[in-house]
Amino acid sequence: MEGDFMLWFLALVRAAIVAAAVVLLVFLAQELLLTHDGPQLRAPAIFYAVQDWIEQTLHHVHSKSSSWVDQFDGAQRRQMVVACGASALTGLTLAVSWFLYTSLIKPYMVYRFLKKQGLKGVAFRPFVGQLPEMRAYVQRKKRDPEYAALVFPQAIEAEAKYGTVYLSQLGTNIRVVLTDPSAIKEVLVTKARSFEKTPFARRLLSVLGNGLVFSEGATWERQRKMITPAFSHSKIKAMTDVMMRCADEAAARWCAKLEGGPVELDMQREFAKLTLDVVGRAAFGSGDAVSDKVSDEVYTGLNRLVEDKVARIFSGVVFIPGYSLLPTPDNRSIWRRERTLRDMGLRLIQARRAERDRGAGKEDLLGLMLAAQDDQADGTAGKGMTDQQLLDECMTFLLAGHETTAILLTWTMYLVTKHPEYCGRARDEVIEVLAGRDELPYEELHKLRLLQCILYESLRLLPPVPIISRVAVQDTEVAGYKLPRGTEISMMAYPMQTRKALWGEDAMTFRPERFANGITAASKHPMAFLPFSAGPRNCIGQNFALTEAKLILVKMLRTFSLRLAPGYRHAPVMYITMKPGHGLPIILEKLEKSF
Ligand code: HEM
Repeated sequence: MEGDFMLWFLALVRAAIVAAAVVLLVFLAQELLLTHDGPQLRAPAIFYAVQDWIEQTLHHVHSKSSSWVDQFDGAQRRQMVVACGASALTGLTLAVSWFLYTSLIKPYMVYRFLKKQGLKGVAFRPFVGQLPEMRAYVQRKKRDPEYAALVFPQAIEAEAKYGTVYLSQLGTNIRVVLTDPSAIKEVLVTKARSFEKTPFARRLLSVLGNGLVFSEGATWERQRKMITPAFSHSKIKAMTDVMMRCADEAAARWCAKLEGGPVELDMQREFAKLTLDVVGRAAFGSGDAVSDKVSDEVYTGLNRLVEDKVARIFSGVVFIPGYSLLPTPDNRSIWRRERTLRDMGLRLIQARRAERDRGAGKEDLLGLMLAAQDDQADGTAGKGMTDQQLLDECMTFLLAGHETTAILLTWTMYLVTKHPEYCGRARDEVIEVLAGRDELPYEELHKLRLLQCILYESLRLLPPVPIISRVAVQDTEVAGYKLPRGTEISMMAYPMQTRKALWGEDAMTFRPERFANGITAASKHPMAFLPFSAGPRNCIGQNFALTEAKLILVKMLRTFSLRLAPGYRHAPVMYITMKPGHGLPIILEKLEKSF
């Protein structure tokens, strides 16, 4: 019996070795032949399958017992060791081939294929690409305040050199960079089905799991359809009370600090707390203001998490396949932070589930999602949401919903205090539209035309999400170039939103009036303004964000005089979102007469 087992075992190992070698050779031959004259570069499914297998094995290896080995004698064990050694060698060969393929051969083939079509861009550099330049760029930004004040100087230089569609390489990632509105429209709108979110972005923001930002295909369609009603005009109107209450409470907190005269506050941090409070109460129905402790936890936790992840890009380790699964100190610290944030989401869900069980359900975003889950449990409405999906969506809305809006408010506050004449004019407009009333109804928010233009101009000059990435999931064509499946695309809003050819000679100047006749009339191309992306995967929360920003700014303008503190250092930094590198110190003073 044991002898039979050994024979089978050895035969299996040999067959595996031969099969692996054949698959490897056939696959490489196919790759080399097919990519020679067409965009048929095929994704290396076998390598991804091996990667999945290795990852799963790593996860389960601890639970395996080796006691069954004891039943074999010395000779059999030696044979097994040889067989295992051969398997390990095959495994190692496969792993090395897979590493070389994904990190060197495939990037080079994609690069060569694109370059052959006449696409300009940086020269190919194995493994590192432009990482050394990126590191030098970050160091220079730290040393040189004038350089630090520039937004994406390297992208502006690259555009001047290579045009609005060009090749770039970060680590092992070959990317086609687009700053041309027509090409961007192809990716986001007309050929949206040929593209998905990149695995790179997914890994950077893994705390969001498979929520709406990162889900794909049928799951995304179902989630988007289910969540869209929570962002209708009537639902946002219903949320304005909560938004105003949060703004009032924050203003009262700031007023309490002003008893002894003007006070300098870091408004970047204050806005982050305030927007977290809004999304917590408006979308998730938490009854009370988010406590200082919780908002500090989220603010610091999220910032550190993103900083750690971005640091791994510059160190290059993020490009080592499988690295993120190893229990290194940096990975463990990232896992800990992600767990803390997700635990917070879980607490929120549990509290609301308990409320629902008591029959006190609410009709906000979380209420909608919980109802969908109940439907699933009843089996009455097809597929609903699993616990995991629910948590992923909560993390998505908590984080996507507060961080971006806080940055919009921060940059807008910077711009209006840098251009105080606009601060004064916006205040006059608020006073005029309020006309002595205590509150501005939702229906009249559109009357704040200058404030709306100021918000758009802020999103144009300092977009909170300045880069949108995609990967081609089928062979396709963009801007006349054939893109093989697997090609990554980076769409950069800033160079396009500040290009003279699209926005006129004053493209770099803060001039909100350019939006007086709406977004499309402000530039020469309808896609030249991209702060909320476009097409089916555009930002679902844009009206929520703009309504919230207006209400908060109204409160601030009618209560405080605002000045940029002399210590402010303008240094936009890119940590997935683009925000001030040294906070936003603003001097707040209570207006003699508040309106
Ligand atoms: C000024 C504020 C905001 C900006 C600049 C912004 C920007 C964006 C951008 C550029 C995208 C597209 C990302 C991509 O395609 O890769 C996006 C998607 C998304 N945003 Fe926002 N966002 C803001 C506020 C919000 C708010 C307040 C919420 C929720 C309460 C939200 C939830 C989402 C979600 C769920 C998606 C994914 C939509 C999908 O793929 O179907 N965002 N946002």
